[in-house]
Amino acid sequence: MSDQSPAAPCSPYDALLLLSFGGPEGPDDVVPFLENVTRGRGIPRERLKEVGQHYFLFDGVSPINAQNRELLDALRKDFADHGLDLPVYWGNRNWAPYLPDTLRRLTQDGHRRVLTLATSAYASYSGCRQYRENLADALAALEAEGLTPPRVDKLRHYFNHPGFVRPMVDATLAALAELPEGVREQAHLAFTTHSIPTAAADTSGPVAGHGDGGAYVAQHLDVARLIAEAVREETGVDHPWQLVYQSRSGAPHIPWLEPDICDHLESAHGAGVPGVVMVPIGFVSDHMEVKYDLDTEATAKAADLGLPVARAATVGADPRFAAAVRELVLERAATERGRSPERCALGALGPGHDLCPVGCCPARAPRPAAAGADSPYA
Ligand SMILES: CC1=C(CCC(=O)O)c2cc3nc(cc4[nH]c(cc5[nH]c(cc1n2)c(C)c5CCC(=O)O)c(CCC(=O)O)c4C)C(CCC(=O)O)=C3C
Ligand SMILES: [Fe+2]
Repeated sequence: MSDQSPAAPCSPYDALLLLSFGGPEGPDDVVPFLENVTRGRGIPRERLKEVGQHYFLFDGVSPINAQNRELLDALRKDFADHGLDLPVYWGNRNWAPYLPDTLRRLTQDGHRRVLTLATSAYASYSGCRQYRENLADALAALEAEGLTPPRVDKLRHYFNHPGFVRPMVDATLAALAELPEGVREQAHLAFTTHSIPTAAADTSGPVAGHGDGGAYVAQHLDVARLIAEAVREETGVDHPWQLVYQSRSGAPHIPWLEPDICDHLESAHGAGVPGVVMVPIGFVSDHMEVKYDLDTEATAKAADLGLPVARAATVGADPRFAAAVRELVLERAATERGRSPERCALGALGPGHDLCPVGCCPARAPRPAAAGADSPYA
């Protein structure tokens, strides 16, 4: 039997699960959503009140769910256009459709091997292991209900896949074009991502071979360099760039990755930089961290300074990203069938692991996590 039979190029997988953060869809959802996000995580009350205000500014609606629905449509269209018969389900960590409900439905629909696409492209506890913990919790809940849960795997980190990087190059070029003509050539690029505690960054991913900041910072630096180089090839201009951070929370005495984008804008302005393009490489869609922290807060800061800024779009539902997901699904499926498919990746780090190694992106208090070498469900 050949496993290249066109009938099942994604075998052994029989479903794809889009796993995301979730967000509120109206004013009454905001507080319960924030309670879900911060359960047992020691976020200061003041910070929660502040974050709640960010959502109320937008009538309590986070853009993230609509963006995930668009991504689902793009994935289903891409799969259909390429004859890939793989149903796509969607579940969230913090809001409906909740992951445990989606996994129950998957199980009841008869699926036995599920591959997960998380809406986070990089290593870190929040972006990877926490999703794996959510999967383990949901699988345990199904077992407690007397169901036999499917085996669940997770796609490798896709930060350096061309289908993720190329759309961000185009978005950076488009944002540069929005800056006034006299400013554009000398503009700096500020690549932004979510700040996390430095202790979490230092232990992110397989730490070996990375400097301070672990895999989390190394992966972002690789993407930033790739985009800056592609922009230079396109425009002939070598825009100075820096990786900066946003959306810090947590107690002030605990060190998080710095500098913050707002502080960076201030020092860039002080140093005579005439304009800045903010490129949120840390995020897959233009959700609230982008709409509030960059488009509202950082943009207001820049206006105060008199510093022209533009913000590049995230990948969102770009068809090239959907195609990249299909390629990653087929790659992983082939690997599971014992093949050695090509593993596409740009940059210096190369393609990441399929199975998170033991202890990867550790939590403060160890908990079961699915889809890793230390998974009780592997
Ligand atoms: C690395 C990372 C990503 C990127 C990877 C990924 O996408 O997964 C991300 C995404 C997101 N973070 C989001 C929202 C929030 N994150 C919070 C809190 C935190 N995030 C953290 C890290 C990350 N977060 C951390 C270390 C904390 C503090 C401790 C904790 O609680 O783990 C809080 C609590 C209040 C606050 O502290 O701000 C909220 C409301 C939304 C939804 C946006 C929307 O609604 O459109 C999204 C996509
Ligand atoms: Fe977050």
